[in-house]
Amino acid sequence: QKTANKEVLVVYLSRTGNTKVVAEMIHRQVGGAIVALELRQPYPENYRAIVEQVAEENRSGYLPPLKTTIDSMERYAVVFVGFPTWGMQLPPPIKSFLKQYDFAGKTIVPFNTNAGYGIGSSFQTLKELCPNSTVLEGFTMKGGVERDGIRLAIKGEVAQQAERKIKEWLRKIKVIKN
Ligand SMILES: Cc1cc2nc3c(=O)[nH]c(=O)nc-3n(C[C@H](O)[C@H](O)[C@H](O)COP(=O)(O)O)c2cc1C
Repeated sequence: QKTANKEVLVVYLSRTGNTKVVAEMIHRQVGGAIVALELRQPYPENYRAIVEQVAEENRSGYLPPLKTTIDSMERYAVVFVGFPTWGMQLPPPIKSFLKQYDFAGKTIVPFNTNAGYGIGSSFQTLKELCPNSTVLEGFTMKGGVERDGIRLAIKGEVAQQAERKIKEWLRKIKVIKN
């Protein structure tokens, strides 16, 4: 956890590293603290098994308990929240996170990677879970396609392009100046 911009927190969920790469790029630009969300009970390694489990959690509304805790959330004014699209929805652990803390009065900035099908309902659900926050325009890009064996896709040339797009977006939402 760095200290350059003490008011900013970058929180992310990542299984195959794509959202993690984006989180680290954002963090390099904005400073502050960066935290990976981990579950008390990790998801299965097997792709089909996790897809099935997440579908069931989405059906039942189950909120998986987090192992990660954020100490003194009060100190953060801006919270970047990153996640992959799972089943065209906001991943259950992100719902756990958003329900666990009070984000009233804070600025929330979503970011996402997906297999090419987009954000689904994830940004909308995030907004609904933070009714008393200012939610800024989010960032999304294509990441891996684990179904086809493509895990980390944001590397090399793709990563360089991602970094440019991220800077552009951060300038647009006025989080960075140049
Ligand atoms: C359980 C599960 C469900 C997924 N569902 C979708 C989906 O509905 N739409 C989509 O575009 N990608 C889907 N994906 C692919 C991920 O969103 C994509 O690979 C993303 O870049 C992974 O991010 P990560 O490397 O940070 O884990 C799914 C992946 C998993 C593991």
